[in-house]
Amino acid sequence: MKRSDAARDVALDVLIAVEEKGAYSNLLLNERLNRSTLSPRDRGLATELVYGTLQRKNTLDGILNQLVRKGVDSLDPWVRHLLRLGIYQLRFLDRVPPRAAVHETVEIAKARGHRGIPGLVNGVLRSYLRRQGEWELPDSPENVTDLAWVTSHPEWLVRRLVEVYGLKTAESVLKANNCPPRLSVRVNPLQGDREKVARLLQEEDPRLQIEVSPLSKQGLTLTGGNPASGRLFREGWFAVQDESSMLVGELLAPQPGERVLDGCAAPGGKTGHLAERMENRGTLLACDVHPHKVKLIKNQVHRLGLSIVEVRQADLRELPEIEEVQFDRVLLDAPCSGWGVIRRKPDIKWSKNLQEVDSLRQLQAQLLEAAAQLVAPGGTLVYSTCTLEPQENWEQVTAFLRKHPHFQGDSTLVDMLPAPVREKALIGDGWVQILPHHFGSDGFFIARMIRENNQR
Ligand SMILES: C[S@@+](CC[C@H](N)C(=O)[O-])C[C@H]1O[C@@H](n2cnc3c(N)ncnc32)[C@H](O)[C@@H]1O
Repeated sequence: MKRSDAARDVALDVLIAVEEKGAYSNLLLNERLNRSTLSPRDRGLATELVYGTLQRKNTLDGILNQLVRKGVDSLDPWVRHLLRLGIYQLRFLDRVPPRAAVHETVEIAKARGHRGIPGLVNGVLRSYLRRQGEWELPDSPENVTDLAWVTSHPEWLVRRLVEVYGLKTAESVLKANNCPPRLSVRVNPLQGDREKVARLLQEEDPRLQIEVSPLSKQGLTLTGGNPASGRLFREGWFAVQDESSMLVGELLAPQPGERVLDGCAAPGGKTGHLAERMENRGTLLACDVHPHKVKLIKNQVHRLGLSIVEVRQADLRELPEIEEVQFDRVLLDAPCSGWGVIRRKPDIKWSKNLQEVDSLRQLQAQLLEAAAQLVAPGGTLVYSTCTLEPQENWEQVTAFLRKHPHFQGDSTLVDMLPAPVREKALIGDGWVQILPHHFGSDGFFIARMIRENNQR
């Protein structure tokens, strides 16, 4: 096997591109894996190394700063990433024997660096093995700094989560962020019911363990394989979607024959769900502002065999000027800070900051304003985000409702939620906040609002 095809080399290339060039870990890793000749086992290792090293960066750098004389920032970027990768395997990966982890890491250093580098890498990793007892992590961190160190998150994010949710809940959220994401799929009911699709998936890959989702009637969770490259996927029997994200479509509850708008639709995960719930009858306009993303929505609806979707490149804020007829239901799945999906995209926690929330909040308010104008009297507006930040979530919705008295938060939302969500999630007047540790799914905020029937 070529060196550049080995699992650790793929992982190192992705880590360098994420940190040094701002690449998205999930997109780049997929692309590299698709081009590689790695076995399924090595693909799994490369994936675990990328996500694990990104997730644990704080902890790894804390250790490396005590092992590298001038500190980790003094190193060439690729050497820094290689050492993080090495320490990650030694500290967090039971399935890689320490000798193999050191040997493989030094081999990469030999292949890529001048003579001093393999010696440095070897020395640092061996000295970690001798001193590893020095970095025991406290079981129950009592303050923000310890919590940031133990769970490897930036302190600003830990401080904010503790402020909003309290120390214990924040700890659960942060620990859940370090767990590998679970794969879940949404069954396409136009093709077959959940039992039938589960059976077909099992036939296609007997290694899969399949369970029904507690969050959605259309959801299945899968372990032990990835069917997204198989025949059933290509033929549109299901879509890959997180379980709490499926709740968004369930709470909008579009009906066959209605006129529905998905205002921020790309890549189209929820668009497909809405059209399926409408039994492919009625009209569904799916917009996104970015031209390159519009194609993703088209691909999705085409693969799922959905014909009622009009896909359009448009800025939602300009749509009220253009659309003459209002919609029965409008979904605004807004751009957000993404703190609920750190499990899937660990680079979020290192590349974003709290200032960004302010500009997102303003954009979301403008999008809500436009979405509201497009809702017909008596119609339904659902606002959702995949973040945990109140300014983007319930505070955003509260401010909107205060400004728009002809909209009401829908308190019947609670009756629409599955029992496990009612028991565990945070529920307000017409909204629900799911945290990542509640179900091991993405963190999601969903608010449902109704426009009064007889007014302007
Ligand atoms: C959270 S994502 C939507 C995810 C999508 N609903 C799904 O389930 O696959 C937010 C989307 O909003 C789009 N967006 C941002 N600003 C917009 C605007 N002014 N008008 C329309 N779409 C916008 C982004 O391009 C992004 O694709």
